[in-house]
Amino acid sequence: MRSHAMKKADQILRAVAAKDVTLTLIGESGSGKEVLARRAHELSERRRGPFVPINCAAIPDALFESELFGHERGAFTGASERAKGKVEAAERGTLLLDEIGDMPMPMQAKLLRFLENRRYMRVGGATKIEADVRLMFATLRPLDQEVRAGRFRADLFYRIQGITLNVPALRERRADIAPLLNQFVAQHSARHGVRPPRFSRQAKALLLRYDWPGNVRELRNVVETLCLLRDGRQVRVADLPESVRSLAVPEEAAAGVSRASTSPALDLDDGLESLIQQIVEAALERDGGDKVKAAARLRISLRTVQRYVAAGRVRVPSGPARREQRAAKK
Ligand SMILES: Nc1ncnc2c1ncn2[C@@H]1O[C@H](COP(=O)(O)OP(=O)(O)OP(=O)(O)O)[C@@H](O)[C@H]1O
Repeated sequence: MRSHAMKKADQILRAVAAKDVTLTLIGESGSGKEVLARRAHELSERRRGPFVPINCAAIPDALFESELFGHERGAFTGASERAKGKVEAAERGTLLLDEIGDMPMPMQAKLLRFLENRRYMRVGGATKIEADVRLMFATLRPLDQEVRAGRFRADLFYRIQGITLNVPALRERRADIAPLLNQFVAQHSARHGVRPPRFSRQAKALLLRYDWPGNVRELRNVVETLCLLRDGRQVRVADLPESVRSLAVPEEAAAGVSRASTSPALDLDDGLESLIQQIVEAALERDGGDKVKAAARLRISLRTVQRYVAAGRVRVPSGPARREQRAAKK
């Protein structure tokens, strides 16, 4: 990561990863807490064991204990087989309790008991099982705040207090947006077998300026959609999600830029070359991919259209190529 904030977070992570201290990661949703927890696991001796994340906000209260500690056959209606819990699944590895602030109070008491002697019983079981597992926690809000609000047990809070790592929101470390954008473009294009899109200057500027309330997850999803929709073509402002575009309007207005007379599909800032590409592409789309017709419509030579297509600067919708072949022979 390029930002100072993430470099600092990484330094702390490297210093503590190998020690068996409890790590708590605080940060907004999608900011990368799980990614960092996994990294800490990979940097520790426990990397040979499993890394098991569990989202406390997604488990119904009644199933929590069984999810964490497992259950014996017949422990409750529907428990037809013995089942392992996440603690057991993470044996010799790391268990990440994500959104720990949402763990129901009665479960917090059971977790505290487990942390005190590292032993647990499966639901419906009679024997204590010893666990060898490193625990990490992730939370959206600082846990001392949750304690003050009466949603989190103070004794559990003091028990799990180890090293706390604040994971900054993406808008607080804008230097990371561009490298993440490039990384996701490469990843998603390869994964979906499409050509990586190029970004118009103005579209890129908006992506760098946007606040990303959904953080890295939102950026990743937006880039994936753009890769699929543009398939090697240029990403213009008009292609960006409404949220990204609308956020930019007040700033542009403040800067004295009037968009009123500008078609949203045109990025004037990108200069003539970009406009020509957009026009050639629009003509090809209108003419069903027929380069001869598109050239005639634009009153430019067929060779010019072909040059743009061959260089991958515009995309041709699948369509007839025969007329073009005939024209080329003349
Ligand atoms: N540094 C990074 N490099 C690449 N991808 C990242 C990075 N940080 C986060 N991501 C991606 O962003 C998405 C969200 O990350 P992650 O699940 O770690 O966030 P989180 O803070 O744990 O979110 P939540 O609180 O909602 O569980 C994931 O798809 C992850 O792969």
